[in-house]
Amino acid sequence: MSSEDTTTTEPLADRVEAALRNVRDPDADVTVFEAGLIDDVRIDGGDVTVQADLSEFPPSEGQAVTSTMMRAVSDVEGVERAHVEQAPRSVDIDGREVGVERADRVIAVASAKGGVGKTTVATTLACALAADGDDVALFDADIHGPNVPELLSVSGPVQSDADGHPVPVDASAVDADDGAGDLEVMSIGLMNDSQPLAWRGAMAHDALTELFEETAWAGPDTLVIDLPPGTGDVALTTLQEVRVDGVVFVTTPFHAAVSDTHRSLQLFAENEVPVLGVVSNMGEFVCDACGEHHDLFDGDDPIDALDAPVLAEVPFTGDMQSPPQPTADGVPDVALDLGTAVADRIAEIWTVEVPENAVDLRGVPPEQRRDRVRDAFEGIASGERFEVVSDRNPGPVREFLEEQVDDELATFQVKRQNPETWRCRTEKP
Ligand SMILES: Nc1ncnc2c1ncn2[C@@H]1O[C@H](COP(=O)(O)OP(=O)(O)OP(=O)(O)O)[C@@H](O)[C@H]1O
Repeated sequence: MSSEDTTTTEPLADRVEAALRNVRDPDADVTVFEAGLIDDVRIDGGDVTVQADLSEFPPSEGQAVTSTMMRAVSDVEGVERAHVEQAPRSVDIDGREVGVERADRVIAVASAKGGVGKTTVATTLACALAADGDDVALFDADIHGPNVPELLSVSGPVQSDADGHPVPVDASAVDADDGAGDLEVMSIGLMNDSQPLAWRGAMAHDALTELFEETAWAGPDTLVIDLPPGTGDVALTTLQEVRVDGVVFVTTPFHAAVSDTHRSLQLFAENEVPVLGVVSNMGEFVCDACGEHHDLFDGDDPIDALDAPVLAEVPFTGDMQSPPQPTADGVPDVALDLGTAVADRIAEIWTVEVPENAVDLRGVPPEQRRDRVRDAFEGIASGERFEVVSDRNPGPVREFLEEQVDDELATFQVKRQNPETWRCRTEKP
């Protein structure tokens, strides 16, 4: 039996190779083999995977070569499924920094429901931020459906550094514009070629925690995490393990999706993750022929009712279905605008401007806080505004001030600007 298997496999391998020898490199008039583009051809029954290095081509040309190879291999008798993968690039594995906290800022991309375009948005956002000059790490935490490698056309195997830490795969553009940053990707999907993993509870928790702690990054400015849909184990584990600076929510402007989004937003806010805003995806379709915008959902836009800024309204467009690249022309303009909106929101939430005359209690030892507040309050006239910026909830300040004036404060507003900063404002009676 085994000799029969071998004879069946060998001719198929030969036939696949012969088919690929008919595909030519569009830049040099030689076959893809002679051009050195084919790294490996793997055959598993009727499944054929071609590993090719097309990274030197602009995206559209690389896509065209991929399609030609797919067609050539699919037409071979005996081939049931053909795949073309980007061959892994060699990455510098020395001098890396281990753990997600090495990133200067961490942005999670979440959705309440599956299929609303969360991974598409996370991937194009990562590319847009890199195109704008950030060194970006993209972490695919969607362990039940890790689609990021496929969307970026990158593949494993994941290498290890000298200490055995997994090293992400390089997805930087070879023809990056001046000033574009790098893009690295880590995903369970790079480690396991099999179909989506049916992991549950503890296993998902352990695998993800290990990857968060152990991955050796090249020192990214921004880490983008693609969460699985919903608020299950993986989302909660991520919030426990990672200091997330802000979450971007993706939803379609459909009533049911938006009301689920409302509940998920509350969960993030309760877990002290600042909500950067919402991406409204696939709400309209722009007709290629007439250029007109057509709404895909009837009635009022339910996203208006969410208490969160709308960061971008992304139409249903073929541009969002092409593999993005971390270059200015590698992502649609709407994604570049989203990158800017996200960066602006992070700055707004995390940059604390202390108003003139406000009392800044951040970092002040507890025993000195009351004196600071009392001195500043005594120093202002009746009717003047009094403000405090603090690294603790300044609720008790109200009682303290009311004791000072032996009167009730008509207004006392507290706002939590970010997980580390509260502001309160009142008027001296
Ligand atoms: N703005 C868009 N225009 C056109 N197609 C889109 C757009 N956004 C997403 N899509 C397509 O919708 C499908 C689902 O997108 P995606 O995989 O990003 O969703 P998801 O929310 O991450 O799903 P899940 O979490 O369930 O895997 C994909 O085929 C993607 O190409």
